[in-house]
Amino acid sequence: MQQFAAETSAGGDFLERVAEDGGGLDAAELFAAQRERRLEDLTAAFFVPDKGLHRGVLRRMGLETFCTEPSFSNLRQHMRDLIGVLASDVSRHCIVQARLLAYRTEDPKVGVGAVIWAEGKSDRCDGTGRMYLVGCGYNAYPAGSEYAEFPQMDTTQEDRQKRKYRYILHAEQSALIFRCAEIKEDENTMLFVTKCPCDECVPLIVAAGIKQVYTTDLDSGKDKHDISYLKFDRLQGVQKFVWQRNTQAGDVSELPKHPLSNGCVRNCETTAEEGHCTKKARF
Ligand SMILES: Nc1ccn([C@H]2C[C@H](O)[C@@H](COP(=O)(O)OP(=O)(O)OP(=O)(O)O)O2)c(=O)n1
Repeated sequence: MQQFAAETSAGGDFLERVAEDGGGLDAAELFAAQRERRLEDLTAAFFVPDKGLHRGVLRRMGLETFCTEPSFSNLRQHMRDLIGVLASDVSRHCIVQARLLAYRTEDPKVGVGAVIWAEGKSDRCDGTGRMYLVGCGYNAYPAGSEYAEFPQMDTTQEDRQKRKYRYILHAEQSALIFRCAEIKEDENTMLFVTKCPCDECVPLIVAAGIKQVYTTDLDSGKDKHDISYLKFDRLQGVQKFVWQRNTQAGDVSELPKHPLSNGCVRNCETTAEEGHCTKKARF
């Protein structure tokens, strides 16, 4: 995520204009200097440098479970990553939004967030320049469903009939179905999603007229039977920006086995029973 936030921001044409206006400054150097400055400011504002102090803050917030390892180190790394994303520019809000939306998931195992933005023809007065929000969503059961009304098991658990896959509305589907603005043929409409789009979502994304997709390679190329991720790699006609997690040194391979939907990790196995009882109340 950090990588594609940085790359997209570095490639933004406003930087080139600033560089030109500055009498032919180097856009890459300009970007690096700005990013470094922002990183310092944001780190000073949001990162607790002292670990003991950080643990104390978590305890006061009633979050003792985050104080033990590996949760504590993971939490600090997530915070550093998020600050890194925030320090980049153009796409940072969109990516952070998608990431935050993922925390609202109703899937007990994996949270996915999606947000759609479009680039209009003229500036708007809400501070977002030409960009305007088209829709957003996260993976969840149909709106209005009651606690435990639908199964929540994943592919690692038995009894195919009782698995979650056929009932959950995907983050991208939710963002597209409940969008608050139409997608226009002649505008650049961008989808930001925290997990590789699955084979059911890819045709919907194309049909809706999305022009750019920003995502990760998480599960890309996998066929898990209940859900598969084969089509996105082959997708043509849509610009793809993919954060390649697997090529990042010290990334996924070092994480403990079970990432939770809230961004933390769990080391123990989830039982089928647990999988059925974690539906959150809807507000
Ligand atoms: N682009 C995507 C991809 C997936 N999902 C949602 C639908 C399901 O709620 C969940 C499925 O994720 P996985 O494919 O990672 O399945 P599991 O993690 O549950 O299964 P496994 O144990 O096989 O990894 O993610 C989504 O909203 N948008």
